[in-house]
Amino acid sequence: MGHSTTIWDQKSEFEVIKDWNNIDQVVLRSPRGASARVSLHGGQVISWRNERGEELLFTSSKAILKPPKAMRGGISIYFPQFGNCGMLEQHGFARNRMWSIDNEPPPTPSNDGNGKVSVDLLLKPSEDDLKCWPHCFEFRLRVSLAMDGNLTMVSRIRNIDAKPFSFSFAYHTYLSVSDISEVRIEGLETLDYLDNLCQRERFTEQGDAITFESEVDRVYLGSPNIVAVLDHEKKRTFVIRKEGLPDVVVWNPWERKSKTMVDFGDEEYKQTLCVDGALIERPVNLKPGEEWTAKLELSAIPSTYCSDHLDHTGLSI
Ligand SMILES: O=P(O)(O)OC[C@H]1O[C@H](O)[C@H](O)[C@@H](O)[C@@H]1O
Repeated sequence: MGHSTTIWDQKSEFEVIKDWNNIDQVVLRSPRGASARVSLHGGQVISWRNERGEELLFTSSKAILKPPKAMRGGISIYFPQFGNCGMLEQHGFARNRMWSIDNEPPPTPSNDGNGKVSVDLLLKPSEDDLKCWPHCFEFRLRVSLAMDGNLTMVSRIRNIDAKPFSFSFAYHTYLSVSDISEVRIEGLETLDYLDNLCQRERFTEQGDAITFESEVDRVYLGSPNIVAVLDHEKKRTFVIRKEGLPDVVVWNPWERKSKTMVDFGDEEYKQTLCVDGALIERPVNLKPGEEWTAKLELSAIPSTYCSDHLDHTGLSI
């Protein structure tokens, strides 16, 4: 995959390689063998592997790996707009822009340690961005891989403009699953949701864990900070912990929609489920000089372990 450069830093160590389009990708490796890969195109996490080398995120076999569009898979950033609720391109421009590596990130309170490896990326608006979204901001994204293989993403968005601005946000996360019909989500029962398949009409979830037998495209509102995605066949549970992200988008295109997407295989809806920590219903209003922070932590653990230890009510992050 082209030439590679190893960058050493006092607190983190990562490797930068070039992809097929000559775009830099950052590779993080935990001492026990887990790894993550982040593309500077979109600041998108494009791979997350556990200690055994198993890929935990889905990437479509038909993904288009060339800018300007975001690659179909991994974890992409929706900012400053969700969907087509605004004047900007679908899901905002952040996922389609080139980010840079921030080699001297400002110190942060929740700093690494405990064997974490991390990289800090930075996005600032280009002149063209300012024409369609006239707000000066600095978006810092820290992607970290912990000793135990957990993946954490922390976003810090600072208003460096003279006037306030509002935005929506999501970590659009394509989890890799064995078979969508074997999967269920716990933690969203009884919540209200906006149904993107019914003009964003508001409904209430009826109380059971969420399972899948047709297209789903919903924004669950005011969710707890921990949500679990259980994959029975793989006996694996993804635990999603989030801070500053009240909403959760759940999306599976199912059969008919899959066939309309050029960068998605007709049958691939069976192998993935998108569960996004998000902030959509009530956009953030950020005043000049203010900073907004949101954190997402993903872990993948054996289901047997999980059902013993998961406590939706008591667990805090
Ligand atoms: O195809 P994209 O622009 O990447 O969007 C993929 C999907 O993202 C979200 O989950 C939305 O709720 C869906 O309505 C949308 O289809």
